[in-house]
Amino acid sequence: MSSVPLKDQLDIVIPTIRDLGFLEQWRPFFQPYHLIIIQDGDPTRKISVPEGFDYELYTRTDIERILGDKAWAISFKDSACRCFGFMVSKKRYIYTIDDDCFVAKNPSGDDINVLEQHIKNMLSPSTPFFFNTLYDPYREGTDFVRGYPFSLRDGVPTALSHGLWLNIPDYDAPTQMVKPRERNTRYVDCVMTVPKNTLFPMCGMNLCFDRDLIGPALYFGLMGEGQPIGRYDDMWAGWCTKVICDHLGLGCKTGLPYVWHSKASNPFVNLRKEYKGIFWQEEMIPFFQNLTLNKETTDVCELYLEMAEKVRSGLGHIDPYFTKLADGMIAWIHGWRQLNPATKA
Ligand SMILES: O=c1ccn([C@@H]2O[C@H](COP(=O)(O)OP(=O)(O)O[C@H]3O[C@@H](CO)[C@H](O)[C@H]3O)[C@@H](O)[C@H]2O)c(=O)[nH]1
Ligand SMILES: [Mn+2]
Repeated sequence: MSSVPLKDQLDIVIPTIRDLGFLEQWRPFFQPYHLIIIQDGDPTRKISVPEGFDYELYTRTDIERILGDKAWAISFKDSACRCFGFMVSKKRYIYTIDDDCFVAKNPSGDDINVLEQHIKNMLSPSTPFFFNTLYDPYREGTDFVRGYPFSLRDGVPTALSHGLWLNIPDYDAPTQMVKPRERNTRYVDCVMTVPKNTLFPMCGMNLCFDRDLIGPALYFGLMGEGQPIGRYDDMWAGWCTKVICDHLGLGCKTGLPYVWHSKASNPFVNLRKEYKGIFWQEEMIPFFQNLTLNKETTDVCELYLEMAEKVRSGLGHIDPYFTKLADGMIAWIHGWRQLNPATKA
């Protein structure tokens, strides 16, 4: 991390359809940071933001004004709209959180500073090429275990840090329906690198990433109004991101920190959003597992555009949605480059 103070290197992106009173609980940890609020739904609605926070707020009207003919690629009436915040930020790091996620406590009863842990995760290397059975080898009080190749102990740069949730777990609708009262009470004191060539179900509720390393891959797809699926926004972004991270030799970590997820969304509404995705993902996953990208390419935007064409040819047979999604991926990159000209270079 450069000599620039951390608070000036990280933006917090919040998608919302609610007043942001939840920030009161986060004030000790979030107040020093700049917030990017993506107000979804009715742009004329006034949402309240507690005093004392430094923020910029974008409504659908703003997204359309800024992106023009590319605005359609940003979802409407779905938490996927958050990725517009990733695009407009000028900072190196992004932390994104849902407005029904609160400060969790660790087993000692201390409040968890999610930003402190995510930045620790981001600033220490990842180990995607060889699994360390004592988990994060760079953590105080642990190390690489016997048999771990010394040639791999430098690790690789970390592109993404995926946090977890106590209380309401991020279950899909079918699981939620059969286990309506299940709560996650298990605090696992661990951070792991997701091994190379292994996909994982990335949840957008408590997520940090390095915009410079992987930002253009964090498109949350076409969800919400007018789209045949929902609640696969973060999953899509996670699969694309992991394939590109594997291609570039970058790491994705999961585990600490925890947030307290307070609200279970309606499983019946969720099922309606998810059900096509539940079938389609049985083809999407093998597609990503077998996806290879041009070995000569190292630019994330270029890799993402190549991926878009492979989505069109490799998934278009499932449903016309994937052809539209491929176009959305391209529009996203054009929007990214419009707002981040340095990336084009
Ligand atoms: O139309 C909408 C609905 C919601 N939001 C904002 O998005 C987040 C998440 O909303 P919520 O907590 O109500 O829904 P969850 O089911 O818990 O969301 C999680 O599941 C996945 C859905 O894709 C996703 O990974 C998680 O977000 C809140 O901040 C809402 O205010 C919205 O912007 N637009
Ligand atoms: Mn929620």
